[in-house]
Amino acid sequence: MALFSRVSGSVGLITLQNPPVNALSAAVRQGIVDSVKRALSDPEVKSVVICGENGVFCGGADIKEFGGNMSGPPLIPMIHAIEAANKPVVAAIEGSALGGGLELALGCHYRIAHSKARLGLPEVSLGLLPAAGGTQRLPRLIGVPAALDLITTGRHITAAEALQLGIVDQVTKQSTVNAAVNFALNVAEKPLDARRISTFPCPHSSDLDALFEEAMQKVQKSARGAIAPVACVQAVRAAATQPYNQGMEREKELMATLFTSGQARALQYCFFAQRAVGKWRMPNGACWDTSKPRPVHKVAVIGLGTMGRGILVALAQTGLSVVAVETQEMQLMEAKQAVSGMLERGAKRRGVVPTLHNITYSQNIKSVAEVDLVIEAVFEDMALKEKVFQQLSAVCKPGTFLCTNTSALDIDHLASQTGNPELVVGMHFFAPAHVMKLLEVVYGPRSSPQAVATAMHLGKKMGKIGVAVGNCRGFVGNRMLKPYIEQAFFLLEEGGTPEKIDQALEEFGFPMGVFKMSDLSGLDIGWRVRKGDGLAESSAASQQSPRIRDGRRYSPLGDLLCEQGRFGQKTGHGWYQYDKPGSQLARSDPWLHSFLEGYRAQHGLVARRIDQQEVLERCLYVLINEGFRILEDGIASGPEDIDIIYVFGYGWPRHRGGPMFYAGMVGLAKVLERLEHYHQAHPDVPYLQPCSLLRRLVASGSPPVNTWKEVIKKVRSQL
Ligand SMILES: CC(C)(COP(=O)(O)OP(=O)(O)OC[C@H]1O[C@@H](n2cnc3c(N)ncnc32)[C@H](O)[C@@H]1OP(=O)(O)O)[C@@H](O)C(=O)NCCC(=O)NCCSC(=O)C[C@@H](O)CCCCCCCCCCCCC(=O)O
Repeated sequence: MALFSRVSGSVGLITLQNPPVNALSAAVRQGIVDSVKRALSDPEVKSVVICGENGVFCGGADIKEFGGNMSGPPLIPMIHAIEAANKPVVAAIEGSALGGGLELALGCHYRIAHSKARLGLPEVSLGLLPAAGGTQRLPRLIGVPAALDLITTGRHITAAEALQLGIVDQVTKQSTVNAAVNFALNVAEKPLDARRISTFPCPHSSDLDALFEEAMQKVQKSARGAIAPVACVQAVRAAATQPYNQGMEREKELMATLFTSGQARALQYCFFAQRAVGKWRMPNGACWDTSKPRPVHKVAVIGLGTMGRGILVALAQTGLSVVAVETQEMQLMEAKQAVSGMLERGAKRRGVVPTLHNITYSQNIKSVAEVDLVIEAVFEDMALKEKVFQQLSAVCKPGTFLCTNTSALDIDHLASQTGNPELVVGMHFFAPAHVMKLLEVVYGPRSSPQAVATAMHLGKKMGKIGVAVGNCRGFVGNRMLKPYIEQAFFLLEEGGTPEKIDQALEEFGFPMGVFKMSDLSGLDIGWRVRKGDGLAESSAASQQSPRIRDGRRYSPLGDLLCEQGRFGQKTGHGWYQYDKPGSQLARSDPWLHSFLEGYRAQHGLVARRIDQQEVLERCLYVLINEGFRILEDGIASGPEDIDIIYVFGYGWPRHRGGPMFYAGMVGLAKVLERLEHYHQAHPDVPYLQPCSLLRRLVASGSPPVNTWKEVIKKVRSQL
């Protein structure tokens, strides 16, 4: 809805009312159309102000409407009517003016913004383009290079930057509506011809072709197969080279292609999934709206290796007071220097003062006695973590939450080392912890809902997207990664190369393939885990066939590389070779290829040609299959949790929506059929055996991903 009122005698005030972000739903559009008509026909009204209720101008088109039949007045003629009005219209921008919200403001003759407002055209992140004239008006207003930047990245800008670019006419720290009303009173009789952006010529730079060529190359490189950024460049090109009306036609045509694309559906699914994971629920029914977090003022980080340092930086940046504990003096000094550098560089980038004074460094674990929450980030070794948890339980004040940063270890076992297991949860950060957005908050059977709520709340404060998941080996992300990596190893045995397998995955949209990722994170990590599980035994010591463990197919390839000291980037050799230890540029390694040939010959394996489709089907469907098992086991409460974990923690291309959404796009019946096919060909690989939840979903007609939770509930109630 939109409310019309007359203020200060002659100003018509139109207030958008659609909480929480005043999205332009059909009712809001109808309200604006009616209010504008009323304002223009009322002789007492000399000028108009458009604002939003509750301190938010407008979050853009109502994304929820995109999934159904769109009704109500369309946006474009509505904005044209505002621009064509013969009375000045002023946008009063508070909170956000995003997407269609900014396009509405660009149709107004003047824009006044509050200093804390954020503006932007983020449609590209929803797989769309600004299709209510944004691609045609913005370049006319601020020039092609700046418009290309905003439209292809979708970034939100501050009011100060908007003023500098010329998007807004004035920034105020006072009441924006009052400022806009005063402004409207002053401009009431002024001519409007020079204020209609659609009539502006597009400012021309010297070499347009080179400019667009460069922009296209840039988006194609960073988009990794996403089509919206490319369409954004094409639409802005139309603004720069064609009259406004023809540009609008081009904008419409490009939007029509994007609007119905699978990528737009995937990206919009991600938008809502990202918000859905904040509404967590535990199997016992405890959930986000009934479990309140406890206030946390002081936090401790134990262990200042790579992960501990990243966590410490992320915590210090929230402004919280942090105690950092490292028992080794040398390591403590090094960490202190590294963390200060990270904080100083981060502050410089963000134009703020570094928060160094928030941190107290100590070698003594007793210095955490008064903190509200501890994040333990020592080396990934159960015996060591057990000891630390016993100490923490003894020294911390009653009620302190004890969190462990582990990527796979048993949370419940660690909880059992303490006097209050209900206060223990996992906080699984991803490296580098001050950069990566994902946080798995892992609850054990004894974790209290308040502990989960507090960890989720702290994660949010640290700028993380927290996903609450149950306790199992590898939690969600790493549990699904295991069969994915296993398939990649098997494909190498059967004739694949790291280059070809990585290429298939990178063309799918991952920033790096499985072998480059393994080189980056270090082959020794998996080796240590496999040794701990009794899988990676040296062939001489082993009683069993090197390619079978417990009757299942096993590939010792990773172990054999580690035995040669090839741990990846850090040693200069892994699945690829690097110029020197620590270098990042992966080069094909002839040694590895002849090693693979020798390995196949030794085990009587005949190399065959493996195509891209097989790589994708085997690596991705087996990962998806494990995702279904995780849902069946109740470790994740819905497919959105898994998808957000993969998009934000594992580089799954966002425009493919996450593994579970992707399975729905491919077709669950097809995923099932291909898994059955591969399981028949490899009966000794249990991960390829289709999960019963997948079978049930297919049997119940492959319902859409947003209804799976219901099916899962039914399956559970039948058990
Ligand atoms: C605004 C925010 C920055 C606020 O952040 P904050 O953290 O405060 O809050 P939340 O993010 O948690 O959000 C709270 C709540 O609100 C919901 N929500 C937010 N924004 C929207 C929205 N735009 N629509 C609907 N719902 C929204 C959110 O889901 C939360 O709900 P919950 O239930 O969880 O509480 C932040 O929210 C934000 O960034 N929002 C998104 C901003 C954005 O991306 N805007 C752009 C939207 S797209 C757009 O505007 C398109 C326009 O350019 C033009 C459209 C023209 C349409 C024409 C269609 C033509 C189709 C032609 C095709 C023809 C094909 C054929 O031939 O058939």
